[in-house]
Amino acid sequence: MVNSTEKSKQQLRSYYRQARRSLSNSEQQQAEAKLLEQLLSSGTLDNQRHIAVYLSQDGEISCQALINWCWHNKVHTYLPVLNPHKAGYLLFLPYTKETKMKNNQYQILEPVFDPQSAIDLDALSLMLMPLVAFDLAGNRLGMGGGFYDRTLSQKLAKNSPSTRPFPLLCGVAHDCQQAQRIETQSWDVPVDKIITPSTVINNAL
Ligand SMILES: Nc1nc2c(c(=O)[nH]1)N(C=O)[C@@H](CNc1ccc(C(=O)N[C@@H](CCC(=O)O)C(=O)O)cc1)CN2
Ligand SMILES: Nc1ncnc2c1ncn2[C@@H]1O[C@H](COP(=O)(O)OP(=O)(O)OP(=O)(O)O)[C@@H](O)[C@H]1O
Repeated sequence: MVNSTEKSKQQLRSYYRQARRSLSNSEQQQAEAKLLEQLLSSGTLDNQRHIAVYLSQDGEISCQALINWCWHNKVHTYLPVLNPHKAGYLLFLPYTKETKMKNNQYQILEPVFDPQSAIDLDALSLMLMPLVAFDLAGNRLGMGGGFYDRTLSQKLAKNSPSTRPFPLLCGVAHDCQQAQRIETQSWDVPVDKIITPSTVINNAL
């Protein structure tokens, strides 16, 4: 049975996914460049050595400018990979120019599965998380698979937000993905900040 929160979350998802898909190529390119500027000017990239990014799909704001910056500055980048041995969970695998890639079940490119090269969550210093929608209180809505929530809950949920060490969780989205209010549920892992091309929301957890 779908309760009212689930139903309204589905409606929000469909609305904000459509909104981000409607952006033009030039709006997307400007957003990608401004996202990198915001990450730099907010200090979010200071001293970061191991960053989880994603390859954009479905109108998501692109991390490509950030990825290029990381590679130029010798910062290690990682991509989420659906864990074939643990349904619903992600692993984070290194992403370089040489990484062999394949499409996952959602037609998103990911590194070819190799559990041995997966980085431990604690070793990531920053994780960029693609948002479908967010609100000014710093609540986020994802694609609805619970992949990030489940994966992060393995290590982070037990620690209080103020004591959890790594990674810094940073949701990223287009400005048009800002919603009035996103309801949170018990399993939602809060992000530390949300960055858009024109806003930085620091979550006072
Ligand atoms: N770029 C990117 N990579 C990511 C995520 C993401 O949100 N964005 N993920 C974040 O979790 C994970 C993949 N999760 C996803 C969850 C749902 C759908 C999706 O498109 N669902 C379709 C149904 C597709 C189908 O069942 O075949 C839909 O809801 O319309 C895609 C990715 C890992 N990689
Ligand atoms: N820690 C967890 N353990 C088990 N199930 C979970 C956990 N976290 C989330 N889920 C399940 O995942 C489903 C989707 O959760 P939710 O709607 O919060 O997704 P989301 O936040 O949009 O996705 P994501 O975390 O991938 O960005 C829910 O049905 C929820 O029960």
